Amino acid sequence: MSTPSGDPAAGRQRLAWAREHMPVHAALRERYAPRRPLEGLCVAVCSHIEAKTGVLLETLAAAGAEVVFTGSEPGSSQDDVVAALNEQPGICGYARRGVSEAELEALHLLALDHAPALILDDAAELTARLVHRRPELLPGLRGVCEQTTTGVQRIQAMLGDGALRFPAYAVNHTPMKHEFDNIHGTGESALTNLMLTTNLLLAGKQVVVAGYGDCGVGLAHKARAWGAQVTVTEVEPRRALRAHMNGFAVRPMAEAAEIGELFITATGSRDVIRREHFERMRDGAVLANAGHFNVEISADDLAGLAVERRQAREGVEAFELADGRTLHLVCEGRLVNLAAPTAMGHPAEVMDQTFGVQFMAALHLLEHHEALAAGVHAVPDEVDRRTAELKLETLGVATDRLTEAQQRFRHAWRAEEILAR
Ligand SMILES: NC(=O)c1ccc[n+]([C@@H]2O[C@H](COP(=O)([O-])OP(=O)(O)OC[C@H]3O[C@@H](n4cnc5c(N)ncnc54)[C@H](O)[C@@H]3O)[C@@H](O)[C@H]2O)c1
Repeated sequence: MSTPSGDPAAGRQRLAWAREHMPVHAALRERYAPRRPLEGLCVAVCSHIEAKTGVLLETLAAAGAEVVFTGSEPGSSQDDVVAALNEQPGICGYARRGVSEAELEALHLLALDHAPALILDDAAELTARLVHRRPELLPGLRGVCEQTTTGVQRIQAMLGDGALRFPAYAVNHTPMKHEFDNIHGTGESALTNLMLTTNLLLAGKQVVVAGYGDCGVGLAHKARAWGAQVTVTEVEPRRALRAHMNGFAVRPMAEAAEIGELFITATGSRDVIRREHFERMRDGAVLANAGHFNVEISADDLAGLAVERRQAREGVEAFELADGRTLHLVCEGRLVNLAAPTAMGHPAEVMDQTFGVQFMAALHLLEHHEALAAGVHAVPDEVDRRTAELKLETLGVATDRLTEAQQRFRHAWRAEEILAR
């Protein structure tokens, strides 16, 4: 199962393009290849194994790590890239596009056979697998860096359950990650892949975005920028208020269901669109998901309502209902920006900084793991800030610096100190 079936030449080409557009990683390789701070350590990366992830693996290998990779989701890895990565010294891994959940678990267990000292994870897939299925490896695990909202929640759930024995950095929560990757990366890539997969027009469409967190913000604002009329659904009052004051219609899904032509879920929850909503939808409605798991749109409920199912086009399944309406589910409700037939995931530039801060957090965690208690920790701000400085440098963007007087002013509180010249 681990044998790659992809074309390594095509994978090498994709890697080269990503590398060209990931200058933070070029700078990191230049800085850390001579020092090799990860020498002798096995680092496992569980993510969507495509070209940008490949560049992170190359940077880790250049810094001396023995890198093992595996996919974090059944439909999101690219076989060509997997094949090209498996040719590289210091990197090996187990991932394939379109595996079943059982096969995904088997691939994860193969990666865990390498007994990683550090896991860089997506949705805590490999971490949960290690804790649950291979607890004998826990003593060798120095820590985990988690890059998604769902994964941080899952690790926090492990902590609540008393199952967490190592420190984990919530890389998702760094500004360098969630303020760019979730908003711009998901916003742009989910919409582009959805429109390519359906070959429909966004301008003028009634679009419903479920969840106004970081991903939902990106999706809602970018859909509006393309001319869509956007309704937001929420369960959290402040997020709902934020959407309202940003000019979106906010409605419960039961009402939005009657209006929407295109639905995109980004909640990290389950059954956000379910039977009672499908029953009210317009004929021809299109349903897609940008959240991590394919449970946000209840495919079971949809299947239960359908009298007939057929492939409408590649990546789109049509469900014909008894009353004659047809609803369309994109990519089985999997992450539309990663599982769609044309999907390439997030743009390279944004992953340059997501994986840049993952890499910097990993170095920091390894250096400080003995001092960190088992638990979920914020990545120190200076790590995030240094990554931002590096990104700005590669963009050729300069900023101002605080003068000495401005620095004193920030720490002053007495009136005479504040007013002193
Ligand atoms: N597609 C991608 O490439 C990509 C990238 C980053 C994150 N993600 C995933 O997207 C999901 C959302 O991430 P985020 O960073 O926006 O999370 P977030 O926690 O910032 O936002 C989620 C929002 O959904 C709302 N919500 C929860 N249940 C809801 C429901 N039933 N109906 C309506 N709203 C509901 C929450 O109140 C919250 O405001 C997660 O699963 C995350 O892992 C995907």
